Order: sequence, then C-alpha cells, then structure tokens
Amino acid sequence: NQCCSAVLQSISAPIDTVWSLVRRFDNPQAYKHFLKSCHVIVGDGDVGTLREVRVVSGLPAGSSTERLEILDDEKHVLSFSVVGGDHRLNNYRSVTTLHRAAEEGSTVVVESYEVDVPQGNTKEETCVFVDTIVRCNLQSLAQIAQNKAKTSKSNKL
Ligand SMILES: O=C(Cc1cc(C2CC2)c(-n2cc(CNC(=O)c3cnc4ccccc4n3)nn2)c(C2CC2)c1)NC1(C(=O)O)CCCCC1
Repeated sequence: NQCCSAVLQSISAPIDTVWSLVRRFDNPQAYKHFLKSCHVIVGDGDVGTLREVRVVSGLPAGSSTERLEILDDEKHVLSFSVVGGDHRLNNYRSVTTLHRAAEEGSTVVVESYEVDVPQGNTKEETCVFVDTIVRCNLQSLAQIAQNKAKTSKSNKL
C-alpha cells in the first residue's frame, strides 16, 4: 500500500544555479534544514553512490541511507531512493526535475515521490507528512538559489 504525490516550487533563479545545488548528492544539507550531516559511504557522486544522512536532534529518526538512482545534467533530473535507516519511510523514492519557466531566469522544480504507507497511518497522513518536508526543502532551495543568483549577478557588475 503506497502513496505518491508531487510538490512544485517556482524559483526566481536560472536553471543552472538551481541545478548546481540540487545535483550535489553529497551535500543535501546545503538546503535541507532537517539534515545535520551527510557522508558518502560508497561512490563518487554519480549513479549508485550511497550516502548516510543524519537528521537534526529532537526528531524521532536518527539517520537514513540513500542511493542515487538518476543524475542527468542535460535533462536536470535527480532521483534517489531510501534504502535503510531508523525511520518509517520504507521504499521511499523521489524524482526531482527542473524546468525553465516562461520568465527569463526563472525555474520550476517538480519533486515527486512514492513511499509505503506505514502501519497505523493512512495514505492521507503519509502524503501530508512527506509533502510538508519536501515543501520546506524546496522553499529553502528557492531562498538559497535566489541569493546565489543575486550575489553572482552583483559580482558581474
Ligand atoms: O528532507 C528529508 C530529511 C528528513 C528525513 C527523515 C527520516 C530519516 C528519513 C525525517 N524523519 C522521519 C522521522 C520519523 N517519522 C517517519 O519516518 C514517518 C514516516 N511516515 C509517516 C507517515 C505519516 C505520519 C508520520 C510519519 N512519520 N523522523 N525524522 C525528517 C523529519 C520529519 C522532518 C526529515 N528527507 C527527505 C529528503 O528529500 O531528503 C524528504 C522527506 C522524506 C525522506 C527524504
């Protein structure tokens, strides 16, 4: 019994700026603020790389082991799956894609996922839970990418 959903986020920064942050499988904590640390267990940052992330203290879970499934620098697609850890997100897999928005220098991020519905929770509760975290992450990504675009622009003046 799985649930799936997608979260969209518009970002006023060029697609290459946003992608430079999203593509770093070894550094998710750059914009995911529930993460305290990340270390690569196996691999060089390409498909098959395994990372272990630790969540900030005070949360029920401690860590998660995650595998990079897709990293496409041309199509701006990143996908990873959760393969272990002390949490209740079994068979979690997400796909994040970037798209040039109509407006010059703007990007739309689409992050979709699927995950097993844990014992004792409903599909609805599971989607609300995960959507909330993913939305937080993408709002943080937007802030950081927009700041990065501003600083790089002012450096060019
Ligand atoms: O952003 C993050 C960092 C991240 C990673 C983790 C877990 C280590 C994996 C957590 N977490 C999870 C838990 C323990 N509760 C569950 O397991 C869990 C699973 N079903 C549920 C279904 C319904 C209600 C509650 C549920 N409760 N305690 N902490 C957090 C906390 C909640 C804010 C953030 N992770 C994702 C990412 O994009 O990297 C986005 C979200 C999905 C995983 C990938």
